[in-house]
Amino acid sequence: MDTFETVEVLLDVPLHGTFTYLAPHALPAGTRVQVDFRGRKQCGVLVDGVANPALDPAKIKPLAAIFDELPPLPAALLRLIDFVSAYYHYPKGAALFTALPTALRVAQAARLADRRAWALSAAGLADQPPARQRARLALWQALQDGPQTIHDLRAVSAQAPKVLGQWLEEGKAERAEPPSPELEVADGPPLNAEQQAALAAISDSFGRFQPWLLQGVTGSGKTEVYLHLIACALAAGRQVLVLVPEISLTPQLLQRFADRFPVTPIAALHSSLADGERLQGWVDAWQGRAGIVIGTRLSVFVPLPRLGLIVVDEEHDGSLKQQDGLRYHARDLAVWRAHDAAVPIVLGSATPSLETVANVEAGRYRRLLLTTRAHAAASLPQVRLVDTRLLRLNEGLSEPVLAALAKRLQKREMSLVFINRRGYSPVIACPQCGWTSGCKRCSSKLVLHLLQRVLRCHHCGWEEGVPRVCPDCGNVDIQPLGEGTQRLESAIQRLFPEARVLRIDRDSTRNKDAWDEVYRKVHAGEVDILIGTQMLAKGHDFGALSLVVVLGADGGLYSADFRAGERLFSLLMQVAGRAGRAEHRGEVLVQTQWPEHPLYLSLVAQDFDGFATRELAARREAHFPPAIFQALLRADAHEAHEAEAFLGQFKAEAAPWLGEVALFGPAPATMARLAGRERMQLVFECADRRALHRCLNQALPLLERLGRKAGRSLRWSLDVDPTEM
Ligand SMILES: Nc1ncnc2c1ncn2[C@@H]1O[C@H](COP(=O)(O)OP(=O)(O)OP(=O)(O)O)[C@@H](O)[C@H]1O
Ligand SMILES: [Zn+2]
Repeated sequence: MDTFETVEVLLDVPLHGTFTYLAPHALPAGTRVQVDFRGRKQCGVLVDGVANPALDPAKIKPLAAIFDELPPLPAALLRLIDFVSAYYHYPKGAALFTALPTALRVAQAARLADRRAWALSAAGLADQPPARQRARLALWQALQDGPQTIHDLRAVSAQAPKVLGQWLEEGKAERAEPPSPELEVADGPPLNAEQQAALAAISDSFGRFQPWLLQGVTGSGKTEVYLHLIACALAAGRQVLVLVPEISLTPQLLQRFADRFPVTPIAALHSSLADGERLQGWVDAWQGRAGIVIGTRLSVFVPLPRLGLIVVDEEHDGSLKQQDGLRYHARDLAVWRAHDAAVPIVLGSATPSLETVANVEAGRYRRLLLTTRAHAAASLPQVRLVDTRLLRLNEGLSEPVLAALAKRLQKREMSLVFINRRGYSPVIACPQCGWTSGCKRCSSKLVLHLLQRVLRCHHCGWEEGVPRVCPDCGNVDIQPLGEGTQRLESAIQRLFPEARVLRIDRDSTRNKDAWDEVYRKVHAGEVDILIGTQMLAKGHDFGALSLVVVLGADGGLYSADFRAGERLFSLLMQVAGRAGRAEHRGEVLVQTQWPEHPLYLSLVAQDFDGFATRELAARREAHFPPAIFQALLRADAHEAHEAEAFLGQFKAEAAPWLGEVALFGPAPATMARLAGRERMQLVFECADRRALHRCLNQALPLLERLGRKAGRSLRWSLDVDPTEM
């Protein structure tokens, strides 16, 4: 009889620790298995660990299945998960299963295309087909040069699949790893002096851990620097991980990579992939076949055995932080991975996060600057503030703005009117009694969508009809407040009847091909005025754009969120950066009631460093990150008092061992009601990151105990380094 051994298994459950099962023989860590857990079949992953000695050996169940269609998950991934679980104080099993593609999370063998190539066996080599069997002979000859893919063999003869199947059965053919294609790098523009200096410095750090900040103004050619670095890494036989924000993972960007590296397999991982496609890309990267992985935040977990370089583009972008479940920051994990793999990492941005700026100041990261636009003819746009306090507005647009738009129309140049809102108008309001269209389930406002004639909550999705009269006072004259993109579109069309206007926001680009159509129209010169939301701000190169008008930016100046200013500045620099990327000098007009605000003055000067220095000083003064470290304990329940009691109890019991950690709250979350649940929070703050984490470690068992004791409707979560409060 076989001797059974116990193994430790991670499961996708919100519980800390591993679970013990019996295996028929020794199995390596990383093996995927199926187990019975609480009466259900679940997928598990073996890890190193020791069984709880108190466990009754008679009660340990055997593994239900062992999946061996793939090798065990690599040690580097399990190390990363150990770190993630410890840093975010999140159960290790749940963390691992967040990192895996869906197809590997289920208790099933993974189905993968066989990407192996074909080769002749010794018997096959010795058995040359006769000349009259033309197809067979041609295939036999093609295989003399080593393994060939079925794709290439089909080009030799359409009968390739049939013939090779036969040969395989007869022992004349065998499967083999495909030959990796020779690296081919298409020409790009010659780098300018600053780009060359950046390339030289970073490529000098290949083979060791070094974080770099590549701070380059919009259009300065950061991507060109990445492409050159990637070519160096690929030439050295290494793989490259490129993380980008969701919004910039466009077909255009992917095409740029594919054009530059025409034969290198590229795994592009974005959220709209089918499970099978994501699995295939993930496995191609893991097996070393894909030279480049380019993807959104979740790609930070993709195993890369020959990792040589990591690039995080738009490193300041909010979408790199996951806001539910495992609340990780992909940029921070990427830095950890670079350290673990001893490779350089490049964080690129025109407006780096203040966290990264602080790391540069502390000497942990090194900074490289690109100060001019790469195109010889392009220069940075000229930014002007339009003081609307003194002006009469026509449909929300001031005279200087209307004149600038008219001038571009006359010169047949394209303009962009940027407004940071969605829908026809943010809210409807009653000027008589002050009623506004609030959401019944959230503390947010309902937004009017004129086309569908509904009010919709952008936070929880609640929808209702548009009232004809004010629900509070019966006034029939209720009005839309502020400017939405749809309303602006009809206003501009009315003011400039001859202009060809195109509106871009989440509503107009919901379907997949919509972006392609936008690009086609813009590049075919079929658009005079683009109207758009923040979707337009980033990453897109609209060559002929010479005027950008910014409306409604003031909302971000004074906010309860201490990061609002940083976000607004970065957004405005990005939008401004859309102007004048080619031969036309760009002009940017910002309508504001606060023209003396220092944020706007830095914007006019296109001076990120000035802004960052001032903002960092203010953060230090006010004891906000990155000067200190935060964690957020959130609790929500049907009734506010349940959440408050939970947090209050925690605070009382934690008081004796808090040490230097300060606790603030309980307080209602900014969004105090979301989807019918009341939300409260408690903020942990400490100048010493280690002390904060020691405290969180101690807090965890207490939270779990209080959580079990609390009513069923209570849910809680921890957010380490929160970016949204
Ligand atoms: N050295 C160069 N000479 C000429 N053109 C260049 C050079 N480097 C980059 N470009 C071109 O300038 C434009 C902007 O370059 P790129 O997209 O690399 O800049 P970026 O800094 O990544 O831009 P973004 O502001 O969108 O982040 C592209 O059209 C690119 O082909
Ligand atoms: Zn709502």
